[in-house]
Amino acid sequence: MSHPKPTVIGKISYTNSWPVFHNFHPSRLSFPAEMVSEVPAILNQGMASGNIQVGALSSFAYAAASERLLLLPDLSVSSDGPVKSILLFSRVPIAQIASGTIAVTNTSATSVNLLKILLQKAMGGKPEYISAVPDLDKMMAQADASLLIGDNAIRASWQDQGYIVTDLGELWKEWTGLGMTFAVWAVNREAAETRPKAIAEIAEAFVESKTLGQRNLEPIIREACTAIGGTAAFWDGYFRNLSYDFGERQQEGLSLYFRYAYELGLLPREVKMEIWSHNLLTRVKE
Ligand SMILES: C=C(O[C@@H]1C=C(C(=O)O)C=C[C@H]1O)C(=O)O
Repeated sequence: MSHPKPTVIGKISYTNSWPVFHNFHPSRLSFPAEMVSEVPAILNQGMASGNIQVGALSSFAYAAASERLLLLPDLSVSSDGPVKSILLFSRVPIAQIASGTIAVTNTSATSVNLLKILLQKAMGGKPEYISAVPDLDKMMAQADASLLIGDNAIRASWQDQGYIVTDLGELWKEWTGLGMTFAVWAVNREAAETRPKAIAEIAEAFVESKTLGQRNLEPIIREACTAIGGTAAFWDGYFRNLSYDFGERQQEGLSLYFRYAYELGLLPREVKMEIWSHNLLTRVKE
């Protein structure tokens, strides 16, 4: 008898997604599965190519590959205002970088395009962007400003280097009045068709893990203190500030982001958000 290939599940290695992953154990699923923990850019490639069948990825990358992906319900990494880990470090205020050079972390997709949208649509700026490994000193040596995300941004925000720090979640909220969804959970359409039971079990396990994680943040906070540093109070505030839901509010902010991305030519087509459910597809209303 041939053994079914394990389902490959993508996990964002940054702390921001830990509350959803902490109580998610692939070994407890009733079918073979393996999890890869990577920065978003690597997960984005895996989901687009089909090497990873299900898991978290940049919301922008979902949009770019939405023809082969479906969203999983009730899961995201979102903020309704400041996010505290998507930060632009600059020598002059952001409004003055219109024609400068910005180094952007090569680990992101959503935030890099969010920056482009904010600069171009809200401020009329069109700087030159260079993709770089997330190292603030090296980035600032070759650019006027640098975009970091995740734990790299958090660590850099703890060092006082005299830079102006702009939180892109906060800027998006000020400009649009809406929240922003940075990561979503998605499933490969083919996998959803060929292994529906496995996908249903995974979708359920993620939501259950999220509920447990948010109910008891303590072990997650402790792990973050050990792995990244900082105080328990910081991590408590950080995790509580993020939303892991994907309700109407989150969908509204993300729809606008996708529309702007399309208008600026960052996305090749308009995105119809389709959410997987046990038997039928739910199309997010526009
Ligand atoms: C909140 C964050 O959201 C992240 C930002 C992403 C992106 O910019 O592509 C992708 C996944 C999220 O983990 C963060 O990394 O700080």
